[in-house]
Amino acid sequence: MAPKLNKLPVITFNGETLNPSNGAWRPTSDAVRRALEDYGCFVLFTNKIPSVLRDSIFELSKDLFRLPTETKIKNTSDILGFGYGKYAFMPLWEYFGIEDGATLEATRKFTDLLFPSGNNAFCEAAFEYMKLLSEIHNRVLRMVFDSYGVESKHCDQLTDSALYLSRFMKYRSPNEGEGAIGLPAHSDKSFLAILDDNDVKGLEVEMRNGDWIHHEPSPSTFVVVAGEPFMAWSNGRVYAPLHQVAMRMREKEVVRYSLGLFSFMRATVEVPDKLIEDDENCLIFNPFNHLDFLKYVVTEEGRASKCAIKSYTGVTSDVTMEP
Ligand SMILES: O=C(O)CCC(=O)C(=O)O
Ligand SMILES: [Fe+2]
Repeated sequence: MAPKLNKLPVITFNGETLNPSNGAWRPTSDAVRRALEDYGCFVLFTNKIPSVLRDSIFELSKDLFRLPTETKIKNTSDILGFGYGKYAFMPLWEYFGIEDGATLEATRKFTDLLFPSGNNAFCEAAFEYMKLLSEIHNRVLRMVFDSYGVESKHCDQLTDSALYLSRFMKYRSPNEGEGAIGLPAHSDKSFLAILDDNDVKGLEVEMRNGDWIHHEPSPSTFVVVAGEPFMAWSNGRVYAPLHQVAMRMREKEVVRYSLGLFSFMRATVEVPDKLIEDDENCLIFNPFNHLDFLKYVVTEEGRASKCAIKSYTGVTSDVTMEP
């Protein structure tokens, strides 16, 4: 395979770039929009998440994975990927999801379920961290809306309806004879995801030209990834990249922990008029209900589809998203 020389775009969020009335807002918004169109993701560098909080949530979340299996499986959900998961066909990967994980109530309910004798430190750190990620998430969307010239009230409508899933993930290194893939290649079914890891390599992203970028983690950076519903909202402009996690270092002691905040919209997702007003851009995705789309994804047809959102709500099935 060719060497991976390409790098993901890096965008800085700080007090200036995050302030819509600062001159830095507009160029940053355009950079975010372009990164999501060209790569479907970018590396976000920010000081908005205190490193002490980040270190402590990574440390505290290890407690989850040390719990006995009978406790872990208590975290159930009707939605695939939201509860607890460990599968024979993905033996390196394990995860816990918290539905509505950017709220204190849901984080406390999850904590009480898994740590009946209490784990306030986990609960508080998880809530605080995920809440900050949700604020970053909303800023990213606001930037994209702004950059496209779509009124911010439309952004608020969508983000006010967002259901955030927080997910705690662990990848062990492969044993003799096991493959390196921890999480197979997929495009996200969330609208947008913000990912973080314990600075252990593993996330790999496919570019539009088919080359794969191996993301180099570093402290204070996050990876922002667009999902298929975001692509549909943008009428195919935003790219929803295939990505995977591979544990290519075979040292036994290497464990990768990652944290993610994934958004799902309760409000109808529809292409804004602004994005279809010129004749060149006819509507290629019908309005849809994101949570119903998640149900479709696990049907036989949804599983078999190469691009679930296209077969779910594409205006024609022969729509191509290639550049
Ligand atoms: O663990 C990671 O860094 C990526 C996880 C991911 O892609 C997902 O959960 O959809
Ligand atoms: Fe993903």
